[in-house]
Amino acid sequence: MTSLMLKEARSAAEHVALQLGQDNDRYAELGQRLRAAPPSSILTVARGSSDHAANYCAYLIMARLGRIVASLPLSLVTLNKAPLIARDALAIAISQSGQSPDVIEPIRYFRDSGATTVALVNDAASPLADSAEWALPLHAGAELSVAATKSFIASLVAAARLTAHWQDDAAFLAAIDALPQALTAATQLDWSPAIEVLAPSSRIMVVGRGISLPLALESALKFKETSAIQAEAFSGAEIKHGPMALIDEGYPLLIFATRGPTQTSLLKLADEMRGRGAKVLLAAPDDVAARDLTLPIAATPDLDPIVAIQAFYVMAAQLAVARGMDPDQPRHLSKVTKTQ
Ligand SMILES: N[C@@H]1[C@@H](O)[C@H](O)[C@@H](COP(=O)(O)O)O[C@@H]1O
Repeated sequence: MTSLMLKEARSAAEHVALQLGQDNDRYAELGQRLRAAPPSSILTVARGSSDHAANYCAYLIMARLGRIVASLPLSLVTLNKAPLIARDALAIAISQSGQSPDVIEPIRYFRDSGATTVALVNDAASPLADSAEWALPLHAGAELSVAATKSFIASLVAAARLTAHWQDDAAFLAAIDALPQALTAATQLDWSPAIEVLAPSSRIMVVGRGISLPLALESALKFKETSAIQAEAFSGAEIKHGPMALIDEGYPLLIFATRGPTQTSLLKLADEMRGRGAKVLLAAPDDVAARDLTLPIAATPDLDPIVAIQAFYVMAAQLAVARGMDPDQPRHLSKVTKTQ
């Protein structure tokens, strides 16, 4: 059976190519405005997979522009009605559907209070797109599987474009333009060793660090949503502050050791965890001999998470089927969830 999830995941490259051909002037204008009048505070507004994309967006902005970004607890606006000072702030919402009230309401609050508001949103006719000053469509096309795949990848790409234009960094923009090819290559990788380990498993820890933490968060959500595996995501540093006590013989651990400053610490962690008896699936680029799964690479390490999640999604869709589940219809879940 070819699930919609698998089909949609595999089509990400073509949608990313579509996105990259559009809205360049708007991204450039937004970047120019942010350079001319830097925001006093920056926050992200999102739920679910889109919140993991927001985590990546925040990391890029902090690492490349040195500006601190916080994830807004949405209830501060929707339930607490806190008197947040929004003047000169930059609020970035990310959403596939653009429908959830707790994503829309904070953007309306921030816009009414004088902030710059941006929505990276797939449904360009959604209430979220209408509410933000800068609605930048993801161009991922209709996504029907409950589990977000191509829209998540398109969100990461939009986040990278926002950052690159804000930095006015031609080299980073050129690296982003090479993503469609790298994504296509990523769909070809063989991650079947992960399916063998995880098909009979009921639990897993997923580990990343720094720019690869959003990958761990997103993968853990997919394990839960589509394969009903109890999955938790941790930073490679955080895991030592308690969660490690859970590790016993054969405990499955997926580690995303993408390139960059955090990679060495994750490779060391993989060794340590093997020593404690864990069943480690080390995902790393092909220059890492100890890897179990090959991570694809992009033109620059900051974009590696985008191609890494592409390889993961293909495996996750197949894993669900191997576990006898339909990844397109996870129990209790809907495509659009409206929370307050
Ligand atoms: N099951 C979906 C998730 O897959 C999605 O990530 C989340 C956020 O949705 P959106 O990106 O449309 O705001 O909503 C639902 O709960």
